[in-house]
Amino acid sequence: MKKISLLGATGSIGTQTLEVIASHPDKFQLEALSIGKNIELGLKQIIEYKPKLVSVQFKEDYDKLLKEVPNTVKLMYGNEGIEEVAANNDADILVNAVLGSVGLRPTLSAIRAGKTIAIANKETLVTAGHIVTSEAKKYNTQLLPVDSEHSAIFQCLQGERLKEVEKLILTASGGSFRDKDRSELKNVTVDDALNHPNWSMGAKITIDSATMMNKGLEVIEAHWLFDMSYEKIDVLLHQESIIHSMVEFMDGSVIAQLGTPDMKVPIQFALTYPERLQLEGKKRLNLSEIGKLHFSKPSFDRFRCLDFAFEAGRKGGSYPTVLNAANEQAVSLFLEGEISFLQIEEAIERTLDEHTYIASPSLEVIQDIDFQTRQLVKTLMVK
Ligand SMILES: NC(=O)C1=CN([C@@H]2O[C@H](COP(=O)(O)OP(=O)(O)OC[C@H]3O[C@@H](n4cnc5c(N)ncnc54)[C@H](OP(=O)(O)O)[C@@H]3O)[C@@H](O)[C@H]2O)C=CC1
Ligand SMILES: CC(=O)[C@@H](O)[C@H](O)COP(=O)(O)O
Ligand SMILES: [Mn+2]
Repeated sequence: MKKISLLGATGSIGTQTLEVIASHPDKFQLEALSIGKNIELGLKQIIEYKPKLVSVQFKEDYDKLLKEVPNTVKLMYGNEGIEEVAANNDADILVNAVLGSVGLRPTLSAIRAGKTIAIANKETLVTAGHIVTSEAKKYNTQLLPVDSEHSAIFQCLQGERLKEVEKLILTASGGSFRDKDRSELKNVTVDDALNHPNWSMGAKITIDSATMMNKGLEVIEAHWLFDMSYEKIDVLLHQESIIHSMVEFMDGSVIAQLGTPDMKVPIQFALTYPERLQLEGKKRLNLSEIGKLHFSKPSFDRFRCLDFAFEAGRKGGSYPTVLNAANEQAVSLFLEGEISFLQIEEAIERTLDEHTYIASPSLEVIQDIDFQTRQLVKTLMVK
């Protein structure tokens, strides 16, 4: 029986993780979960999955829930609560499906507690990849990718040698506006941007897909997860999201991982690795029905966020922290209707331009940069 703790249980990855857990009651047991503000769904999950430990984001919600949760549940809130769910319980594996750089501290706590981490929370790897990976090495903790592209690469690399890899090829759908040129992006709405062609996901990552910042974050995520230089990471537009990513080896051989777009596949693989289990649900891939797959090279002029991310990754140091925080803040302003779609990239570019490089930022410096960057984006972009 694998014991699991889950951060971000009420989100898109969180709810799918719970479905995977429920589909194999003989294999998985939920020990602890964290939720944000959605206490209505959180309460249903507590009743159905019976975790021993639960954390909510806010004290007011903790007060409300205290009266409702069974007395077998230890309830906590805030930073202390989420870190407890990540690290201080009997779970063998933490699924980190929380949104944003708020996932950094709990990830580090879990690493130091020796938990295996199934990581969906890419912002944590972008903002502090050097700290997360060096701590994982130090504590001999495994980071298992959940992000579909990184799970694909991880699957392609099974039994292979990293030194024989020539390129990681991350596929990108192009997002909600893949068929529009820049002039058509000026007046697009939040609803337009939230309409991803292939994946049903949380709001923030769906907007990131539309700006291609998602792929930019994934490039940095791949750099850290697979210890690969940026020169060896390519992005390929592939509108169907059937090939989830590929690895090219030094002899020219290319191994790809394919499947219908279904996040339960990488979630379950991270939970069962190195084994596989039956997965019911979405229709299986049928290439003869699909007939054709499409590929093209993304333009950095069209998808400027992809360019910003490669540049921030190559410069390294504090730049990825700024990139991530500026993006989180700008996307949040876009979703609130405060700025337009194209102003997301404007905010990121202006913030990166104003930043003074710090070579190897500590956790405290990263948290300070994260905070200052968000403030700067608000000052620059909201009149
Ligand atoms: N969705 C997908 O298919 C994929 C997602 N990912 C990555 O997985 C992560 C989660 O994405 P997704 O599931 O789409 O996001 P969602 O927005 O759907 O869910 C986010 C979860 O995090 C919780 N949360 C948000 N902010 C806070 C906070 N400040 N403190 C505590 N909890 C918080 C939310 O709680 P609540 O809702 O209760 O407020 C929710 O449980 C992201 O890093 C994303 O990039 C990667 C690949 C695919
Ligand atoms: C499901 C998943 O992993 C997302 O990150 C998805 O890849 C988004 O797709 P695009 O960023 O390619 O549009
Ligand atoms: Mn992805």
